[in-house]
Amino acid sequence: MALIPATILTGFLGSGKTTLLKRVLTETHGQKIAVIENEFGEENIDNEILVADTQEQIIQMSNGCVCCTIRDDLRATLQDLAEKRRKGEVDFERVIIETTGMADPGPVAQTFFMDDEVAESYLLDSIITLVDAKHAQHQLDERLEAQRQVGFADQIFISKSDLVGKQELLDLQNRLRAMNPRAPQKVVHFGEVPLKEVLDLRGFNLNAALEIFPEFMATEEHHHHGHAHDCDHAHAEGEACNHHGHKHAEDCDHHHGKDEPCNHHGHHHHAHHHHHDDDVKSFVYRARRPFDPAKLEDLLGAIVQIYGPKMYRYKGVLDMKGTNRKVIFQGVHQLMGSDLGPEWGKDEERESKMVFIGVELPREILEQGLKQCQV
Ligand SMILES: Nc1nc2c(ncn2[C@@H]2O[C@H](COP(=O)(O)OP(=O)(O)OP(=O)(O)O)[C@@H](O)[C@H]2O)c(=O)[nH]1
Repeated sequence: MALIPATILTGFLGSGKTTLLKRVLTETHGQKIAVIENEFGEENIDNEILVADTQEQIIQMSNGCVCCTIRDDLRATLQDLAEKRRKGEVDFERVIIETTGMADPGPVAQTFFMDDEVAESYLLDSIITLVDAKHAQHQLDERLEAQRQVGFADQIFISKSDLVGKQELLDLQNRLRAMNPRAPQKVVHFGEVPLKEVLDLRGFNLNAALEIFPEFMATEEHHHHGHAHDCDHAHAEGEACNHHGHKHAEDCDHHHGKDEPCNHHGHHHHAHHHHHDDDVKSFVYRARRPFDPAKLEDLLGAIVQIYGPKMYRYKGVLDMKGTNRKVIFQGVHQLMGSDLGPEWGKDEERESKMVFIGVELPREILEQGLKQCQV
């Protein structure tokens, strides 16, 4: 059975996720879309199908936790849906997950890698991040979640541009581009965007991203007169799931390192941290010599073990020794996986490209290590 494409819709509180989603659902597209709502603070935990009589099935997932447990709930929900679909009890072609505005999208995305059953049924198509033109600057200054949402994005939609001046919008766009150069940006007025720009983006297709942003390759780390900040945000950092490619979620014991406050209830405000600096950075690594698979696996395994919490997203198209096919590798935090892609073209230069996005990335270690993994 073909994999079910899944789209993660994220964005800070009030950024227009629901507005966009409503537009998408009311457009006459003839597609059956299951929507999973992860609403914060709702009472009933059951996954209820709220709308079964239209083309969409809306499943409300409500749990108070925006970080770790969402994964369990989400995993259960996704499994349940896939199972019912197999049995013919529900009918849908794709899934959209709307996360709460407070959520770090990392754990949500990780669900698609870490659980065998989920990975067997679903394909994470893309992460779409809504950014509120009016409030984003402030949110990005104050909230690491907001930064993470931008860092994770495969596509950025900017809402509420009608509420700001031209220059304000430009400044925001530049800031977002510096944080996440690979994500295309689009200004969207009250969620008005063609469906084809929302679904089937295949956000993990690195080549596409690179083609859209040729200047991307020249992007170095973006320093904004940085000062190291001290915010140890529990959720990516605290997660103890050191799965690199191994999908077993059970041993996640939700560590919250150091004195980190547990963010499970979404009330952990970071207002005292004034980030005048964006922590999310990225860099690209290219290689002309093929990689030795075993060496590369060892290296990346070791690196994500240590730096995984800071590595929001990484992906690459690799030339690997022993195969004529491209190896598509991708990961979120400690979880990574790879698949065989299409064959390298006859005249195509076999160049591996990798993008790493995160905070305080161990760039030099990666660059040196990667060099040693080439044959
Ligand atoms: N002016 C303006 N308002 C917008 C735009 N898009 C959305 N809004 C409004 O912004 C408010 C919040 O939008 P929602 O779609 O509820 O935002 P959300 O991201 O789902 O919010 P949470 O669920 O709280 O995280 C609503 O009042 C929308 O009507 C836009 O392009 N321009």
